[in-house]
Formats: sequence, structure tokens, C-alpha cells
Amino acid sequence: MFPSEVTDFFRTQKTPFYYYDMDVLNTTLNEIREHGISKGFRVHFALKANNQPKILEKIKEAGLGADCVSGGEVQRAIDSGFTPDEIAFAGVGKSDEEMELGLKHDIFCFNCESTQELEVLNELAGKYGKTARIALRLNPNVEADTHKYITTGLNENKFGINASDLDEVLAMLPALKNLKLIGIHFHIGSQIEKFTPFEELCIKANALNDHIEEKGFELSVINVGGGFGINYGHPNDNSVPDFERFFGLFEQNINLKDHQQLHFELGRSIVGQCGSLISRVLFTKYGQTKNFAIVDAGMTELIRPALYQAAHRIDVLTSSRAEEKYDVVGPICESSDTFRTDISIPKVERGDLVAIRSAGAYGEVMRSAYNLREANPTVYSDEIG
Ligand SMILES: Cc1ncc(COP(=O)(O)O)c(C=O)c1O
Ligand SMILES: N[C@@H](CCCC[NH3+])C(=O)O
Repeated sequence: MFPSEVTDFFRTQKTPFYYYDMDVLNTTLNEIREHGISKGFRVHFALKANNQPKILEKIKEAGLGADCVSGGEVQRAIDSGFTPDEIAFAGVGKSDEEMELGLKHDIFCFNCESTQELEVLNELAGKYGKTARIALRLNPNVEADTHKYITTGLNENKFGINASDLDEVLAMLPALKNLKLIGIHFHIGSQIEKFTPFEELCIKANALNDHIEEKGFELSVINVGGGFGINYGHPNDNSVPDFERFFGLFEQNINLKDHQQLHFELGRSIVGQCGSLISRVLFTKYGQTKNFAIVDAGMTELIRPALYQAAHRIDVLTSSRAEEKYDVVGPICESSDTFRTDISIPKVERGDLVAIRSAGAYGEVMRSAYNLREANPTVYSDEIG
């Protein structure tokens, strides 16, 4: 839970709002430095998970790069102090304007996903007299064993180049004079909680690495993407994911050649646990079949439960009454606007504060203005007091 002065500060704020615990973020970044960066790995932070400038500045300071999926994110990374050589640009559908922005800044690498994209990027690079460094995003057909909507590495998914098309793509590369192939890229999905999909990825990545190098291309970057899952029901004191095991798995299982560096692009595991959505109970409704705690945050602030049936832990900050069972729901005019169903929490009353935990990744970034909802200012732990 939070120290009493933090909860007291929350009481003075207009809810709902996002709160970031910068100590948790620092601890997480230290773990990444200790177990990943210190081994010579390059870690890019996926801005899609969180693009708050203050969070990005901390991540940049810790020595991570930026993984972007839109022109807006490339611009945000630059505005937050990342240098172009620290920026990778991925995405299955980059517009011409977005590619031009990346070319203009001479970013580190474009992760490309189709033959058409390669042709267009080659043409645009030529127009601006540039050589674009590229990595091929390959679809390894690995089952990530996560929610269907965030599985990305199966042949049926829209992402990446299928192994069966790889030779055709390699054959066209020499003619694309304005592109320089520097690496291969994979990303099999998000919120992956088991380690076996990552082991399987390593086997596929090693084979593809060998195959491409045997064809005479030199790959300096082997990018295994992100996807490392977090514990959404964590008991507050044990929230930082096990990066030692995660990076150790790749260290052991990826066969890097002397001229190669291992790259990662992590989002959720870096920022997920430092963020909470703080909300006030508006009303309670006790009924024959259900009790409802109606809070002032909704799916507009955190869509993950509605979209992926995600179960974020909910802590009641201002009540230690005996427990009751509730559906914790928001004010939006949709029945899917439900954070949790049938959970036992201390009995709440109008005005009580709750924290919806593990909301730092894909929370604030996915907020919408549906129902003309307004956003309240974000609170950072180091600005309280
Ligand atoms: C290409 C790519 N890289 C990195 C990420 C970051 O993933 P995660 O937040 O699961 O680490 C994503 C999102 O899943 C992605 O699509
Ligand atoms: N938005 C998703 C993750 C998507 C990952 C992006 N490829 C989530 O909240 O879990």
C-alpha cells in the first residue's frame, strides 16, 4: 500500500488520475541495467506502453533506447532526449510521412515487415539521399500462450515476414540500394508469463540467423522483441519482474556470432508495476444477486479489463472495514466497463479511494475521451511532499 502522506495527498486530488511510483521505476531500471545492459545487451523501451515525458526521461537516463511504432512516438522520443541512434521504428503499417520523419532524423533502424514496405522505404530513402538501416521482422510461428488479441508471432497474425517468404525478400534486397540490412527482429506477443515460448523463439531465431548469414548477409542486430509478462495480482512488495531469469534465458539460448549484439524492446515489464489508477467510490449498490462499487474511473481510463478481460489488483486505500464482495465498475455506458467481478475487498463507502494496480503499461496511453471524459493531471511520487 502507499505511505499515509501519499494517500493524504490523493485525497486532495481530483480523481480519477494516474499515479507513478518513481522508486518502483528506478528499481526496475536498475534490475535491467544489472541483468541486461551490463551483459552488453541493448534494451529499447517500447513507447507504446507509456509515453509520459517524465517516465521517458528516466528511462533514457538509465541508458535504454526507444522503440517506436508511429511518427508521433518517434517525435516524442526525440523530444524526450533520445538521440536518433537510440531510436528504432517498428510497425506493420508505416505511412510515407512517418518513414520520412525517421529518414530525416537518420534513426538507428527501421524494422520492416513486408516487401511493399521495403520498396517504399527504399524509394523514399533515395529521394532524400539517405541509406536506411533496416531489420527484417520475421514471423517465427511461435505460440506465445497469451491473450489472442496480443499474440503476434503466429503465421496467421498480420505481423512480420513469414519464413516461407524470407528467401524471396533476401533475393530482392541487393537491388534496393538505399537500404542496408543490419539485423533481424522478432516479437511473438505481449504479457507472456511462461518461459517456454521464449525458448522456442530462440531456437527459431538461431536457425534464421544462420540461414541469412549463410546467404552472405552480415547481421549485427538480433532483436528478440519484448513481451515479458508481469504479475497483475502482485502483493505490492514483490512487483518487479524476474529480469535475471529473463535475460539469462536469452543469454543461454541465443547463439550470437562475434559481430552480433542482442537487442530487446520491452514495454510492459518496465513500466507496468510503477503505475496505478487512483479512483474514488461514487456510489455503492447492494442487491439480491450482486453488490456494485461504482467508481469514478472507467474503461476510458483503463481499457485493459474490457478489452482483454485483464484482472488488475484493486487496493482500497481508505477503508479497513470487514470485507464484502463487489463488482467494481465504472461510470461508462457499457456493461464491459467492469474492472473486477465478485472480488472481496474491505467494505467501501462513497468517497473511499481505491488504487487499480499494475496500470503503468497500456493504461494512460490507451485512454479515450469516450463519453466526453476529461483527463485529470498525472501525479508522480517524487512531486509529492
Ligand atoms: C513490435 C513490438 N515490440 C515491443 C512491444 C512491447 O511489448 P511488451 O510491452 O509486451 O514488452 C510490442 C507490444 O507488444 C510490439 O508490438
Ligand atoms: N495493449 C496491450 C498490449 C499490446 C501490445 C502491443 N503490441 C495490453 O494492454 O496488454
